[in-house]
Order: sequence, then structure tokens, then C-alpha cells
Amino acid sequence: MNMIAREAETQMSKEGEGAGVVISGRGVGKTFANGAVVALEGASFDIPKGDFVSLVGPSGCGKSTLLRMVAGLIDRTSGTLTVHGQPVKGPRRDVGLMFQKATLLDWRTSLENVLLPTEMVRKPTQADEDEAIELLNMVGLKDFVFSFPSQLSGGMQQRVALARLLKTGADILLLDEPFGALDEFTRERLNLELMRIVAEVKATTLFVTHNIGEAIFLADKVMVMTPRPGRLARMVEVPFARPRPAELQLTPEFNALVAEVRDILGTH
Ligand SMILES: Nc1ncnc2c1ncn2[C@@H]1O[C@H](COP(=O)(O)OP(=O)(O)OP(=O)(O)O)[C@@H](O)[C@H]1O
Repeated sequence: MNMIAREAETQMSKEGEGAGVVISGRGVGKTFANGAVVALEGASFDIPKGDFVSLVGPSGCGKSTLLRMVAGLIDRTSGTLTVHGQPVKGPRRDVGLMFQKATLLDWRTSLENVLLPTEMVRKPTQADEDEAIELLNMVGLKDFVFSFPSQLSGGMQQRVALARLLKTGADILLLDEPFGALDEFTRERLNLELMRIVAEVKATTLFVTHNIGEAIFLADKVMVMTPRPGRLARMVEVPFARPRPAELQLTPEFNALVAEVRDILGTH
């Protein structure tokens, strides 16, 4: 990145912090294969502290790419991107990522899996263990603290992964279709719990999904993306008060917003 871009990034980060913005992008772009594949182009956005933002868009529009750039796993090709006012240069402790597949270690219990990120940096203490058990309680696995992944359903494994993510202490959660591989019933239940948990830990959350209803139901804002090249088409505000009962999804107001997002995506 050149000097001017770095200065602009620093200036922008100061402005962003003042406004309580946690993640900020200006003209963020990413190409692969020496520019042959434009995964994302010109994405500009501000995500305030504590917001839940859903990313929706067709397959290949750059949702995961954007998430990976925010996580510092891949570098951007253009634009500026800051987290907590600092240019993203690599993975950060306060940013945690969760994928569709839980990637738990089979030979470790739920508790031992949740303690893994702590073990990477130091020897876990009794307080760490207590906190891990509390987090497993929070995600509804009180009775499965000493179970192994093979003894858990897919939904339960994702719950362990969520507890493991929370144990890192990250206050920015990047969730890439975390419940996408689960059946609809389990997914809906986990979504309700996720809403409760992120509010409880006051996390700022970016949540990728293909499901428009789910995106709206969970979020304060929906980032609607369009493909080839991936662009941020609109940031749609979700006006519904919290806590949100599941029945909200049956109301005309909710369905009107679903229709609006479909319109932007051109999927009517
Ligand atoms: N490492 C890579 N090398 C080459 N092309 C890539 C790479 N990663 C992503 N792409 C391309 O960039 C574009 C955006 O991919 P990305 O995975 O971000 O989309 P997505 O919106 O998350 O898709 P999906 O909803 O299917 O997960 C796609 O065209 C994809 O093929």
C-alpha cells in the first residue's frame, strides 16, 4: 500500500473511532489470479460498535473474501480497511472467526476444545476452566462439558465452536455461515440463541448467510452484495425492536423488508 493510502487510512481511523465505528472500509477491493478474478470491488462501509450486520448476496459475490480481509487472513488489493481505528495488517486477538464446519479436535472433550485458544498462548488456569464451563452453559451444553465431538450432533458441535470463539475474548465476531450445514429447525433455534449471546457479550458481529429472512431477522443492518464483480449494493437498516420473537418473521412488515432486499438482489 502506498504512503497516501496509509495516511488516508490513519485519518479515516481517527474519524471512525470518534463515531464509535469498529470496522471501517473505504473502496475495499480484492482480486485473485493476478487480477483475472475480481472478487470484490469498491466496498465502503462503517460498522458501529455492538452492531450485528448480516452479509447477503449470491454465491461468489465476495462475502467470505470480505470477511477474511477483515480477519486479516488475506490482504486487500485496493482501498483502506481499519478495525478499532487501526489498519488491518494481519490476524488480531480481538477478532474471531467461525466457519460452517466446527473443526473441533476429535480427541478432546467440549471443555478441552473450548480451552484450546487459551492453551495456544499460556497454560489455562482454574479461572479459564470456570469461564469455559460458563460459556458452555451459555451455549446450552451444560450436560456435555465432558463429551467428545463424536458424541455431539452437528448443532452441538457448532455450539462448542461458538463457546471456543467466545473464550478467545474477541469482541468482533466474524461468522461465515456458521449454521449453514444444519437442518432448518436447528438453525432457527441456534439463530435465536446467537442473538441472545452476542447481545450478552456485546460483540460487534459480521454474519454471512444465503438466507435473506435469516439475515434480516438477526441484524441491525443488512449488507446486500451483488456479483461479478462483488459490490456492496446497499446497507439496509433493520428497524425492528429487540428482543425479537420468532413470530416477527410472519408479519407483513418483516416480509416487506425481505421483498425489498430481494429487489436489490434482483431475485424476485
Ligand atoms: N483463493 C482464491 N483464488 C482465486 N479465486 C478466489 C479465491 N478465493 C475466492 N476466489 C473467487 O473470488 C470470488 C468471491 O469468492 P467468495 O468465496 O468470497 O464468495 P462468496 O460470496 O463467499 O461465495 P459463497 O456464497 O459461495 O461462499 C469467487 O469468484 C471466487 O471464485
